[in-house]
Amino acid sequence: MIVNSLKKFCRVVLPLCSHKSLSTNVLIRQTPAMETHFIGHSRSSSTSLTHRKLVRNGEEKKSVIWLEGNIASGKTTCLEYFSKTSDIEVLTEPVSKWRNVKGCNPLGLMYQDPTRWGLTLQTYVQLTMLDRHVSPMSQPIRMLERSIYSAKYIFVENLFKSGKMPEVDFAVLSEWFEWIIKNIAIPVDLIVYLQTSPQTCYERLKQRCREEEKVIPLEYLESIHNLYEDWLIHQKSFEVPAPVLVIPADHDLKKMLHKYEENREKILKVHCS
Ligand SMILES: Nc1ncnc2c1ncn2[C@@H]1O[C@H](COP(=O)(O)OP(=O)(O)O)[C@@H](O)[C@H]1O
Ligand SMILES: O=c1ccn([C@H]2C[C@H](O)[C@@H](COP(=O)(O)O)O2)c(=O)[nH]1
Repeated sequence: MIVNSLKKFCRVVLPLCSHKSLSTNVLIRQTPAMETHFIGHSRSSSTSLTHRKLVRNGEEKKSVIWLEGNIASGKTTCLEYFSKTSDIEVLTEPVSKWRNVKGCNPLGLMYQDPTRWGLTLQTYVQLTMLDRHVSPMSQPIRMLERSIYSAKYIFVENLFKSGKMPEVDFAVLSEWFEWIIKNIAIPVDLIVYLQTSPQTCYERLKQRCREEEKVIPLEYLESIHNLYEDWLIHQKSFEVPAPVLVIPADHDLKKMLHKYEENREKILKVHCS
């Protein structure tokens, strides 16, 4: 019955979108260490729904950029900076929902007991991120904090690989995820990866002091970091659905704002290409 409802949903949503695949090959441009660089888009995926431009009613072309990075790497701060630009809409992660769904706090529960609550949190993350991905765009360019892909390839994977998610929970989440990406258009034109050291994130996490995250050890951030590096830098774990722009992000705030400005054209060029 759920599958039927989703199929019905797709019949409604999908006609709003058309997909355009890019015929790009893997391209890694070598640059000096710590410089911003592009990593080309690998089309190793089995799905034909990768790298697409959202075209509504055949009219205006819209572009979608995902901002990816470790916990407390500075994604929200970066989005805040770009939110001041006209023509860009910024969608942050729905963390407030993850902390409060009908009075319950799945994020907090997951950190307290990942084996019991990992599936609950990640099911809700998957739903709320999907809602973000298919929501109508109000501007020509959308910058989205993380994605349904990183929820699965980074966070679910981490829970499972670290032995904190039972095999059956992982199997159910994986089937849901595979069904979604096969049947629902998830637009993306560019992935911007804020590349930080786990140590930097650890310090920023402590400084931010989110109640639920007080239990996070450095090792957790190291695992998330390694999964991100394997996915977006080495491109050896999972499908990468768009080219990746890597921005080293260990610098202080002033230098980071400068770097965002330096990269503005590269990021926004995606809309003209
Ligand atoms: N370049 C930076 N240098 C130092 N602190 C930063 C920098 N960027 C962000 N912060 C701080 O680090 C914390 C986490 O940043 P945030 O943007 O919320 O990260 P994320 O959204 O990736 O979790 C916040 O307290 C923020 O003010
Ligand atoms: O799929 C997910 C996505 C995020 N989380 C956790 C990680 C953090 O504690 C918060 C929000 O992340 P930020 O990097 O601070 O935006 O949500 C998760 O557990 N699973």
